[in-house]
Amino acid sequence: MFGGERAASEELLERFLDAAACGDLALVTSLLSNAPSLLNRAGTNGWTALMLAARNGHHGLVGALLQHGCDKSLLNRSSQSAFDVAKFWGHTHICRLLLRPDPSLDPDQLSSTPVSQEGKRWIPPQSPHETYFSAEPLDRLSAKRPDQDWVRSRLKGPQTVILLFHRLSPMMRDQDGDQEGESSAMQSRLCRFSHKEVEDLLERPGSVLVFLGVERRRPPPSAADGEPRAWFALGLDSESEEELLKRSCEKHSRFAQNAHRDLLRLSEEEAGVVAQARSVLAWHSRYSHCSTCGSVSRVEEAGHKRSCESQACISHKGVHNTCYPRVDPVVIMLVVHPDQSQVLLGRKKVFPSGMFSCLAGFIEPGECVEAAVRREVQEESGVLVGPVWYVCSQPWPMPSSLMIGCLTVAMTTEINVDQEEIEEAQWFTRQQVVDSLLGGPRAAFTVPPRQTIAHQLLRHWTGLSANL
Ligand SMILES: NC(=O)c1ccc[n+]([C@@H]2O[C@H](COP(=O)([O-])OP(=O)(O)OC[C@H]3O[C@@H](n4cnc5c(N)ncnc54)[C@H](O)[C@@H]3O)[C@@H](O)[C@H]2O)c1
Ligand SMILES: [Mg+2]
Ligand SMILES: [Mg+2]
Ligand SMILES: [Mg+2]
Ligand SMILES: [Zn+2]
Repeated sequence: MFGGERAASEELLERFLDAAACGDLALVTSLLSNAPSLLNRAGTNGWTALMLAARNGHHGLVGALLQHGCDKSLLNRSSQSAFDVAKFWGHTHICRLLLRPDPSLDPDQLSSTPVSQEGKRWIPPQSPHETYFSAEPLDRLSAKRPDQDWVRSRLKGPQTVILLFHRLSPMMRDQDGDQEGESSAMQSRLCRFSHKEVEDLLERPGSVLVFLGVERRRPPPSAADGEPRAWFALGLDSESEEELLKRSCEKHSRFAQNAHRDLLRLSEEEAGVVAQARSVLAWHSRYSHCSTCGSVSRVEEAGHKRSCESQACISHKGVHNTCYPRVDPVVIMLVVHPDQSQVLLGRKKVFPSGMFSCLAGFIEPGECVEAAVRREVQEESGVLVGPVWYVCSQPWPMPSSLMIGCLTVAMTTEINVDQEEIEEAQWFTRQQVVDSLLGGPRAAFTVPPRQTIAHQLLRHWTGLSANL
């Protein structure tokens, strides 16, 4: 190519990338129709049109570029894909678009891990949701909860789903094998019952019924009452597991035995439903009596409130949060070394051998998120930290924590673990973290499962760079 032609080609590329960064769909389309080879070309630092559109939240343009067949697995010079960029900037709707399977892709290509220009390996994206347990497939319709007639009619709806919980464990069944389009992590499904199948259990003493919400998607035309499907959770503590399991006509039905293991095997949507149901049922099981005066309390608002039976109780006056399900805020933080190339991870005695995770701790009364991060890091590791940034959150229904995920930068580096809670803490390099996330023989330690926010914070940090 002659010098003049090269300059014209570079100028065209610059116009094309500018148009993508600005979300100018008309100009991008017209430039592509004249020069289709622009589609996957990269400018400074390896940024393609798709990455720029993803960076600036141009959903329509990302969709159009994908329809043109652009390569979404390309990486920039910092080993980030368009997905990594969209995720970093919080454009979840674009992440979902980028995660859709590409029907034109050669199936053989799916098994190979994309490699950047510098030969760095790319960690493929996994979850379209912010974090496991945070999916919201149901519309909670909280305003409908006090309307007992409406709740009763939804409970008896022909499509209604009732989930059975025995001592906070949902009845579930193991999948026989992966179904098409589902991830390998989705190994269990919740057992679903109709009103007729469990009607007698609703009357059992100590049973608690919680209205969870209605499905957001429109009911199928075949739906008998034309209403969206409602979901309920029924908590039973006194019945035997065997008696309840007999009601299931599905093979391999069982109650989750170990919440930390079994609840992580559900689909993202079912995990989101269980996060709500388990936390609310855990609250009922621990707050059967009024925590203000000790009298018996009764269930109201479709399982979302408990009111004291004693009319003289002060919980009936003013604002009383003891009447509502509780949520305990917890900070969880990835502490970055002042040189930015290492992170601090710790081990609790109860962790499986070789596993290290982010430090975490309950927020105390009168404490803001930043102060809790600084206090817990100092208590558990002796390290002092400065600035704190919020990254993402995760409901953690064991029994009702809300994990608030942060990044923070250390001001000191000497480690002095408390020995009570943390038995060992260590600085790990970026390469060690990347190798451990990828697993295999080069892993320096075991990372927590991908469903945990600790895992997501580590992934987030490996995707960070000044190039964003
Ligand atoms: N999803 C994840 O990735 C992830 C990772 C780490 C921790 N967690 C969860 O975060 C929670 C808190 O972490 P931690 O154990 O390190 O906290 P922590 O460091 O504050 O220590 C726990 C201790 O705090 C006290 N405490 C204070 N407030 C409490 C409350 N509201 N409920 C219970 N105990 C309270 C208790 O003495 C308890 O033993 C744990 O329950 C754990 O399940 C989740
Ligand atoms: Mg802790
Ligand atoms: Mg602590
Ligand atoms: Mg604490
Ligand atoms: Zn009371």
